[in-house]
Amino acid sequence: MADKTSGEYDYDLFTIGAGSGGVRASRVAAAHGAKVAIAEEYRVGGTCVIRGCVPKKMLVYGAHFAEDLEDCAKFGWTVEKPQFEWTTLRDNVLADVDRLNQAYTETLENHEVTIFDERAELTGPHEITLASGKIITAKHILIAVGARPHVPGCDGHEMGITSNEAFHLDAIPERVLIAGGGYIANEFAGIFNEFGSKVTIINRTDTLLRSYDHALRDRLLQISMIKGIDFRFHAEFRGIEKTDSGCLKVSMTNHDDMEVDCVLFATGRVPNTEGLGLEKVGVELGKKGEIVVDRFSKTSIDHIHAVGDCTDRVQLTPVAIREGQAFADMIFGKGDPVAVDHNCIPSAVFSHPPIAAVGLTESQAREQLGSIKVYQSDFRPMKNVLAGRNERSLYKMVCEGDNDRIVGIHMIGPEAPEIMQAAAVAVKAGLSKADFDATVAIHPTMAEELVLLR
Ligand SMILES: Cc1cc2nc3c(=O)[nH]c(=O)nc-3n(C[C@H](O)[C@H](O)[C@H](O)COP(=O)(O)OP(=O)(O)OC[C@H]3O[C@@H](n4cnc5c(N)ncnc54)[C@H](O)[C@@H]3O)c2cc1C
Ligand SMILES: NC(=O)c1ccc[n+]([C@@H]2O[C@H](COP(=O)([O-])OP(=O)(O)OC[C@H]3O[C@@H](n4cnc5c(N)ncnc54)[C@H](O)[C@@H]3O)[C@@H](O)[C@H]2O)c1
Repeated sequence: MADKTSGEYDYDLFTIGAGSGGVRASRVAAAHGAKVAIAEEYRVGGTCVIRGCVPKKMLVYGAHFAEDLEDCAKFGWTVEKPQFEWTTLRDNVLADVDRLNQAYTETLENHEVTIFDERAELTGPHEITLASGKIITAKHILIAVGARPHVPGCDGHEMGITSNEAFHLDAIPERVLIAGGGYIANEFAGIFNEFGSKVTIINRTDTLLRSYDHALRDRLLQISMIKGIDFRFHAEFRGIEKTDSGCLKVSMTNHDDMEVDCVLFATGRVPNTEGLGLEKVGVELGKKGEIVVDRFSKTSIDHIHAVGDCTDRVQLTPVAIREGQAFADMIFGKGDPVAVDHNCIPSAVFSHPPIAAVGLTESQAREQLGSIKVYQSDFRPMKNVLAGRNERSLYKMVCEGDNDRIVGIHMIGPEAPEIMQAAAVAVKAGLSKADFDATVAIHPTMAEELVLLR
């Protein structure tokens, strides 16, 4: 379908939300010849670019210098009194976010996508009303509104911050309490800890990063504790109070109260679907407010689709982008509809050190396949040996028992996400342990452990 709308509607496609999924879908639909408009209530680029993956990764890089500066002496370098200035890093990161925001805006403009810098809501099956009161009609509507941090409703919760605010802090807090045991909690724990904060993670269960293999989770916990991060498990938030000295006193179940300077909630993200008019036009929502879609991202209404975090399938940028691309190709391009394959999606946690994984964990494989074989390498990277850093990496390969087909790879150690991206291709392609064994190692690397597993 390449015809611009005939006049029955203002646009062929109206996208609500200019984040990872919405921008890709809108740009591709426009490239296919559709007349497209997009509304964004905050900043074009969405979570990933403005206050997620990208600025977070820059902080991770900035944080890691703390260890490199510690280790460099063993490599012959003398650095007199290294000083860290948070505001320099913060402002440089935010300046790069501005650059990317501009680049994303230009990409849309270059594809003649009309941008409305305001909130949009559905007011009819084909009708969108903007915050300014302007009414727009569209043949197809794409909901790509993402998710927002979930904050537990305890007393004083408004005194805490979320990842949204973490990028804008005036200063690095001396003592930080992070609630949650998932991606954001572990990534920001690493960041703050490397910048010198005293970090405590409190989690309502005793499991961190529950979707990852237990061996990696245990290793991250052990290394994090050695680095000085404290953990309190089975701790549910009761409340936050401000003390006379201006600190935050946090109370929780099963543990003593704690005084800190900052509380960061990293307790999951909820779909941004309230007040969007979805129920009024008959779009079905799930229990968490997520938009229910089929495998082609179609909602319960034929001409309304939804992609990305607001569907609560897999909350990752590359997934939102794929879903946006598949939608645009299906509705406005040529050829058969393509459903995004949500199996075997590689992922990473940018903790210190990072974790990366693809496929089934050992326990999932055992449960689903019965007979499995597990190969493991537990080693100290060469750089850590010379630096005198007692931090070991762990690589694990999980294979189907009878044919050695690899069903999962799990890694914790320096550069694990970089190595995993290539290894994930092999797992997705259904290769076996024998294929890895047949591949000659690149020596000396950490990645060579993957082809030398016993
Ligand atoms: C701190 C943090 C770190 C992350 N790190 C990673 C990572 O390393 N790797 C990774 O793959 N993923 C990461 N993620 C997840 C990733 O950011 C999301 O999965 C991804 O951005 C989802 O894209 P999306 O298009 O669904 O939504 P978003 O990118 O959130 O875009 C939705 C947009 O819609 C706008 N919007 C909402 N409602 C309306 C409305 N009514 N009208 C107009 N506009 C509206 C919002 O302002 C937002 O800009 C991270 C997330 C966070 C919070
Ligand atoms: N590296 C990455 O790819 C990356 C980084 C950050 C975020 N993300 C995405 O963003 C999503 C959100 O990140 P997140 O860390 O907030 O979520 P998460 O789902 O990873 O972890 C949420 C944590 O909060 C806890 N929790 C939930 N509700 C709670 C409550 N009421 N009280 C106390 N604890 C509670 C959970 O037990 C869990 O430990 C992730 O699921 C991920 O998809 C990805």
